[in-house]
Amino acid sequence: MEQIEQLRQTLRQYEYEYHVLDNPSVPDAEYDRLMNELKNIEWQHPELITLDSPTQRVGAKPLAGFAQVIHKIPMLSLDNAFGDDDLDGFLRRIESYIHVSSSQLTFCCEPKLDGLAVSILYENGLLTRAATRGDGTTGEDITANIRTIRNIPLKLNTLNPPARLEVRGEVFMPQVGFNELNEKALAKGEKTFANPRNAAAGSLRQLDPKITRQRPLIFNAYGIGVYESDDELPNTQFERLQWLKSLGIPVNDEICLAQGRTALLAYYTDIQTKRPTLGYDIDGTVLKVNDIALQEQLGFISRSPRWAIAYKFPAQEQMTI
Ligand SMILES: Cc1c[n+]2nc(N)[nH]c2nc1OC(C)C
Repeated sequence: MEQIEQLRQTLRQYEYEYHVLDNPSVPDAEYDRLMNELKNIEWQHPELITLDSPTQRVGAKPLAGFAQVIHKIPMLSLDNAFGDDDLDGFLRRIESYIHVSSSQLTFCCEPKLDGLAVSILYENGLLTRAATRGDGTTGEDITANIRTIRNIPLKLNTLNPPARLEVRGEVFMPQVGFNELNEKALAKGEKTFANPRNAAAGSLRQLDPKITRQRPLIFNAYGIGVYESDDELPNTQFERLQWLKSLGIPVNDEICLAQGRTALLAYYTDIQTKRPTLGYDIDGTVLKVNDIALQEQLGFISRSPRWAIAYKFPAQEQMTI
């Protein structure tokens, strides 16, 4: 591998350690030194610049508007449960539909991040396009802004990437970053955001990626949309998320498996207890039938899956700014 690609790979590894593992192996100064070295080489030889170079996170210039993206696979919303009886209704519907007792069913349980759902497309391992959920069928092309989010890899960490992989997940703003953003805005007499979700949405809908780049945004994947490859995907939700992690894509640490009603309720209670200490807003949990074949058998009810439910927390008294 020639020297410039070796330099890029080293920088990708350092970015991954810092932004995804939260565990850098070198001091920031060493990262900065190598990044400046790469920038100098690319400045002298612009013909060597590649789409996936770590220098290419910030878009060139502001957009005039957002292009539209049609989602090949609709990004649907979730049916909500607000109490144990709603959850029981969800479990009973599954039992009657696929004649399996819910006590035998394994669920992949995830925190429901309170941010903005996005779709990120990787073609032959390179990030080529990203879009908002929009109305579920049509979203906005926010590729330039998504590329500025440090924990989103510009290149998948694999020697044989799938031809096409659409990663779906949530972009959110941690509470500390949100408070700092609002303090700075107040000091400059600019408008403040009511909550981290609005701040994340506002930051992603910036026409100038240089502004988005300055915002403390984080991405966590929760699913896969379009997938084209000679290799099969794993056949459970949980294993698919582990596979995404192996590619360098960030996945939330609070995801785990639970079998049967009691374990589901225990997960819900556990996350509700942890909620004040997570450092980011969540508005509940998402409980998904883990086995993909069963998901496909269960399908969707109009706009939301029969196989998944968002079990929400009671509305929290909103902080007043
Ligand atoms: C809309 C949505 C939102 N969330 N959030 C998580 N964690 N998983 C998840 N899955 C979703 O939809 C799939 C069930 C298709």
